[in-house]
Amino acid sequence: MSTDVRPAPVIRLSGISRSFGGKPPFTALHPADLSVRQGEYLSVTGPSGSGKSVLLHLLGLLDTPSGGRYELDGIDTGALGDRDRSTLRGRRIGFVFQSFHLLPHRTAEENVVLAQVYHQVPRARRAEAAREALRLVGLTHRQDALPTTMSGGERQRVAIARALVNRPSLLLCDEPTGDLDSAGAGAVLDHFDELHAQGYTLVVISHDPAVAARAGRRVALRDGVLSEPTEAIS
Ligand SMILES: Nc1ncnc2c1ncn2[C@@H]1O[C@H](COP(=O)(O)OP(=O)(O)OP(=O)(O)O)[C@@H](O)[C@H]1O
Repeated sequence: MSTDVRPAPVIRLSGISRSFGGKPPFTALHPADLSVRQGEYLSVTGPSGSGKSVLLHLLGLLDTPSGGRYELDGIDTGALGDRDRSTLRGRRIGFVFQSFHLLPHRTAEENVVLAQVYHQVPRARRAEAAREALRLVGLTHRQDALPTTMSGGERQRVAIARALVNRPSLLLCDEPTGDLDSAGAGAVLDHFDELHAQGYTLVVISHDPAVAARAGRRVALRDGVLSEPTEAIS
């Protein structure tokens, strides 16, 4: 009988790697192992060209590895066809990108409603769920506003609400504060703290050590090699 009572891993990478053909071939990610448990807040940092985007694309099921195994919520993603990978991505992963990718002529609420179209949520429930997600990121008072009238920090919080509304297992964030001033970045990072406190699993990829430092657990990439400090940095 297993005695491990910790939450199950949301992400389990075993020897995952990514190489690109060419002359000569190039290994952008050397075989890496990583487990991220439910409720963890992990940052991945590293300088330009270290492999952050390559890892993000693999974690987000936007790319397939050259070797190794990736289990998401215990599902072996390597065994899935394109369609099942897309379904898994849509159901289990919420993405937050550097540039918010909101529809400019739709209100905040409509942007979040539209994210539910492929999730078989009854129409009547979508607006309610959108408002609840916007409440979670402190934007109830801006739910009828157009993104063009919002600050960068507010727009990113709408994007976070959109990523959350389908209750993903994993929130995958790519340089989420890269386009924000320090106040906007601070507000977004405060919301990540809150989501973490509520039990969400967050992976934040950033070249900015100050952003990475907010996470409870940090791993680093350098020249395609993933490593984790053995002692927590205080
Ligand atoms: N499709 C590709 N073909 C060949 N090489 C690639 C490909 N995609 C990425 N690379 C290489 O892999 C390495 C890692 O790239 P990656 O985009 O992951 O870096 P990064 O850490 O995200 O950098 P930045 O912070 O500048 O965005 C780089 O040397 C890049 O040139």
